[in-house]
Amino acid sequence: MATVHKINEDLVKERQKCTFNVQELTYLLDGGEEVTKERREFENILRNVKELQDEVPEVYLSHKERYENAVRKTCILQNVRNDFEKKREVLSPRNIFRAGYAVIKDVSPFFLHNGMFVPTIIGQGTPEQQAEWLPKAKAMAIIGTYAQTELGHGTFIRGLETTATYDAKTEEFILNSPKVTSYKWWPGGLGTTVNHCITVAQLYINGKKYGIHPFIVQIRDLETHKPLPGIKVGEIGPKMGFATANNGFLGFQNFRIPRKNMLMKNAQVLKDGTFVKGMNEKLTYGTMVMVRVNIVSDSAFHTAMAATIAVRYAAVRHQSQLKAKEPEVQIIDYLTQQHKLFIAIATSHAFSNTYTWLYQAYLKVVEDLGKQKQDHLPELHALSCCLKATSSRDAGVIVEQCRLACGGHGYMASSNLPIIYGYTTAAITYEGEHTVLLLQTARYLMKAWMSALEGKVLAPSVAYLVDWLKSDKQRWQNTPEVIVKGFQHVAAGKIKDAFDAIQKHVKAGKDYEDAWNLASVQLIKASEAHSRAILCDGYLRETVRTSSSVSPSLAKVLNHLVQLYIVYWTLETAGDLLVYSNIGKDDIAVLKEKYEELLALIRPNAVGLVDAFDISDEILQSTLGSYDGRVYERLMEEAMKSPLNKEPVNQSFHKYLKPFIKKAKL
Ligand SMILES: CCCCCCCCCC/C=C\CCC/C=C/C(=O)SCCNC(=O)CCNC(=O)[C@H](O)C(C)(C)COP(=O)(O)OP(=O)(O)OC[C@H]1O[C@@H](n2cnc3c(N)ncnc32)[C@H](O)[C@@H]1OP(=O)(O)O
Ligand SMILES: Cc1cc2nc3c(=O)[nH]c(=O)nc-3n(C[C@H](O)[C@H](O)[C@H](O)COP(=O)(O)OP(=O)(O)OC[C@H]3O[C@@H](n4cnc5c(N)ncnc54)[C@H](O)[C@@H]3O)c2cc1C
Repeated sequence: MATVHKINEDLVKERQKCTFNVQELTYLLDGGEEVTKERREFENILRNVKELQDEVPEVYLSHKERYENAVRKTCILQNVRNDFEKKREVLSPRNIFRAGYAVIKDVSPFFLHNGMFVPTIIGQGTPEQQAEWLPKAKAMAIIGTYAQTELGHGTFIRGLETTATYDAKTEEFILNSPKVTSYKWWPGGLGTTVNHCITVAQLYINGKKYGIHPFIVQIRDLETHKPLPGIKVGEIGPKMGFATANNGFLGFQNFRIPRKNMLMKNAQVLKDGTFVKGMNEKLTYGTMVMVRVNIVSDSAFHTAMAATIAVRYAAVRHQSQLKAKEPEVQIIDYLTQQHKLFIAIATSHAFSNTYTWLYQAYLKVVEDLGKQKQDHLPELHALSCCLKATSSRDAGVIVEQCRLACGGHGYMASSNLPIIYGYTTAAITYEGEHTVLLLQTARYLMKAWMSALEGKVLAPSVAYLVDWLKSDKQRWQNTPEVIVKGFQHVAAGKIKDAFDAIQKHVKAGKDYEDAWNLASVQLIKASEAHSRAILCDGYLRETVRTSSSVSPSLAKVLNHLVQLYIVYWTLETAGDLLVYSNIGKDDIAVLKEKYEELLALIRPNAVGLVDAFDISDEILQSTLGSYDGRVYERLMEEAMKSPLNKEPVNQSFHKYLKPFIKKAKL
């Protein structure tokens, strides 16, 4: 039986101070009591699967062993999941996503299968293609990934070089990778795990190019797992993080696939080679939109993980004295520490709330597309781009801030903060590089500004541009609602400035494209300001909405958090607000005090707030962040697992050190 340890006394006291019902907040964050119960039940089952316990911490395994262990455990996880789903409802995607962290210490080599392969078949396949591929894919009789990026191109996907040339005689496509830069590079699981992939390739029919399209390609034999003739595939090697994601490369040499393997929900190639255009060629990019929306939720979770570790550690850790002769204080009582950590909690809430409405907007667009309506697609694309960019970037900063807030111990692998940082920071690049996505949103904002000038009605997320043009700037008040308006004024002002900068360059004789490039620093700043306005506005609206349905004590804490988020960003961007809104120096001075008051109000609830994220010790995998707060004992226990501590004298002493020392003595 597992030993039950006493909970650290500081944490006990912190939990007694909490002014709200932690369970109530957990249910709210999960989306309902039933979801929490399902999640806990599944996590509990996993906790008791002996084969999932690592004998040796993964960090001591070789690259190859680590990968093999990840495959072994993912297969067990999938079997446990299948058994669970046979008896009950299908697990919610967020619950399976979270549970995965308890099993795979880093990123699963199967991650892209459910994350992009299956969704692309659903989003891009015809009903017949779905009937053929989905049952096999869902049962994992075939395992796939999403192979789009190449060595030479990741961002500019119209420039992809893999070719799919239609041969009407045999009704096949012939896949080729003409140059080294045409090799697929990066897809998760491609290295040595998957047997299928969605390959995005340039379509050629009778020598004419028809742009990029998705194809389902079997790349390995289902029995032997050997690459099929004409396929060159392998793993790309170690990276900054993503140690077990098994990212791979893939090249084709005259590799033939049947015509039916082109996913044809949008565009089609008929038997005779006739190309039938889809409603909108950008629908081929649909899976990326879905993943970008999901990244907002992933960012919320990664931020919550880091906040949980750093807040619990800050409650347990005592260092230095505030006053002479008094005991050393809990580091959480330093205001600077609260400044580093409470924004982490609020940021996770901001992203969760944003994801809630963004996901609904995504579902609405999918529903509309089913009815051949695409009016809201450009707005969704613009929102998903800037919110993916901002949430992943903020999450990266916050995770690193939490690591730094843990001092030296935050640098230990056993704190788990380095691994969390590894996969959080990757999201800034994958699924559309940060700057590139901000520029996509800027493109939409420039059009929106033009429409606003022409007096047109704008989509809801940019409607503030019309208000800004119509009205005088509102008299400043330090209320959340007026501050949000202030963020909209900053966004509107920066959008106008970027627009004017482009016009100025065009008037000076530049091409529009060159003018765009010359104004692009201003464009990304406009896009960032728009993101911040959207995040603050959405977070405030969602909090007001939920506050009426929760207990008054919880509503009060949620209100403190949203205010903290808004005031924090007001102070961070005070310079912009001074330029573009009616805020005055005195208002900023008042808000500085307000910020300190909010830190004090949140202080007694800090541990309760991170407990409410309800992230189990198995998922956190952190010596610093466990529920019981046995920080020092765990650090020592983990250190003792080092293979270097398994023998009193390491052989290198006899081989190298002893002769070296002897020589030095002579
Ligand atoms: C179990 C353990 C768990 C542990 C887990 C831990 C980690 C968890 C997370 C892991 C998750 C996932 C793993 C990683 C997976 C990564 C996968 C990838 O990265 S896949 C590859 C992604 N690639 C990209 O995102 C490429 C980015 N580039 C593009 O999207 C485009 O090239 C783009 C948009 C930059 C430019 O495209 P293009 O040149 O064609 O367009 P234009 O700029 O000319 O614009 C034309 C026009 O089209 C509109 N447009 C563009 N895109 C879209 C779209 N998607 N939808 C709708 N409309 C779009 C654009 O706005 C323009 O409109 P216009 O009206 O003309 O202005
Ligand atoms: C961990 C990880 C997992 C991944 N998994 C997958 C996967 O499963 N499947 C897959 O297909 N791909 C995957 N990718 C690839 C990923 O999608 C690309 O790396 C990403 O889209 C960025 O493209 P790039 O590498 O070509 O960057 P580049 O575009 O070369 O970026 C380099 C620099 O150029 C700048 N730049 C480029 N274009 C412009 C522009 N138009 N304007 C201004 N600046 C510009 C960028 O801002 C950046 O600073 C993964 C990547 C990572 C890191």
